[in-house]
Amino acid sequence: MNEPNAKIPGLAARQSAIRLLDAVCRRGETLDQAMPAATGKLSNPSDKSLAHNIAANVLRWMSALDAMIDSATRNRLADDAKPRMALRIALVQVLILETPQHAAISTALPLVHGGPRRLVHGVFSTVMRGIESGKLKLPEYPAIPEETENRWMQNWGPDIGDAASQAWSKPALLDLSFRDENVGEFIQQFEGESLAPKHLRMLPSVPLTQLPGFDEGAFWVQDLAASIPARLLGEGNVDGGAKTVLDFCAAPGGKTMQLASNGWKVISVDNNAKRMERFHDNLSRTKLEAETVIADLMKWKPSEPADAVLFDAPCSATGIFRRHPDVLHCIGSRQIADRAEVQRALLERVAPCVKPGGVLVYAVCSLEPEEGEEQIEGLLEKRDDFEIEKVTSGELPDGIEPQADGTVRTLPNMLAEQGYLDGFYIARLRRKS
Ligand SMILES: C[S@@+](CC[C@H](N)C(=O)[O-])C[C@H]1O[C@@H](n2cnc3c(N)ncnc32)[C@H](O)[C@@H]1O
Repeated sequence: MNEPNAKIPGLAARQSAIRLLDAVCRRGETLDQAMPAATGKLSNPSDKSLAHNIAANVLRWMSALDAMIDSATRNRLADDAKPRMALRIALVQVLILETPQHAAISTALPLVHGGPRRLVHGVFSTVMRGIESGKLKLPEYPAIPEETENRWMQNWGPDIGDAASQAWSKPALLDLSFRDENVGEFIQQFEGESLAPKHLRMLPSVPLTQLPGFDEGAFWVQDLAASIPARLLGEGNVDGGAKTVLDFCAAPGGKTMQLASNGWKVISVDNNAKRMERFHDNLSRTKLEAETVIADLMKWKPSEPADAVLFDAPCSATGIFRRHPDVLHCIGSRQIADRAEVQRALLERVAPCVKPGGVLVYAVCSLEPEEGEEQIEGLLEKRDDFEIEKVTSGELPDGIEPQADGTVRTLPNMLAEQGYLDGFYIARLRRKS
């Protein structure tokens, strides 16, 4: 049976957007987790990307949109009420995505039924009048949700809130990691900037797959901060032979590809079969080699300790909030404590996989010290056979300095002029011989 509204152009994408928001705000799922179920009925990829774009921008601009909605209602709508969701979706399209008003409201009204439809129409019109008269205005930058902003300011200082808001207001630039050293020809072609060896940062202009060199596997997408952990292991080739590295929590393979292209013999382990499919696609496109294992690191161990281990631990992912605005709506202190517990347990299993004299690089894309600094402090308290091997400035991309203890912490206020970077904590440890 046809749905009564099935013929309204663009409605299906908005229905998917409201499902995505429901999954994030009510069920605590990430946008990526929610995409298959929420957009499964959309056959057109551009509708899927519109649904994602609407939901991501609602999550980014939520507090400003809500302030406008609240200014136009006598009785405050519940945070997860459908009329509020429909209004957020309509308003973000007009204010951020430059959708014409009539298209935004005609596709928002069918998202609610009965009396609330009149309410949505009334609030939308009042807000639009407020904007036209200059009484209502979107702030210059989206606000970081209060709980997160307070936590970050406590941990990283008072300036971090504003810097994070500014970083959040613009789509992240595209960072590419290259298989080979000769990035020069691409810098000109892509009008990009290189901030480290084998790196290029550019404004995304065409779909990634249409960039020259993509089919040949010359590069892959990887935030500059995410490329630091593998950089700290250097070259894998010594005296004509390749050293072995265990890449733990490896899918979809960004760090494995760096390591393999730097001459390491890589054994990559991850427990997510779906992400490992993407990993295998990446390897075959870039023609790089690695041995892959689908296994849970709480159970699996290698036949012998390796020269190096790169452990990119599963984490809250609050450091990648620019491209994943959902994380700031689903991660709070309880989730951070849960992730920290998992990291502690995994680190205990990972450490013995480094051979004496070998190196362990620990990384998390998190802005929470419980998942970064405190994990390494905890490991060093438990194991006196490991010590920090200090990172030097020369090993890091331009504009990033190591911390006093020789570990690396990237923050949302770094590289502002060049377009910012993700929040990571990275430590390099050596196991004593
Ligand atoms: C931060 S992501 C890895 C990104 C990857 N290193 C890269 O550079 O492309 C964390 C990964 O940890 C994996 N993971 C989580 N728990 C795991 C476990 N117990 N055993 C193995 N892998 C696990 C997840 O499937 C996920 O792919």
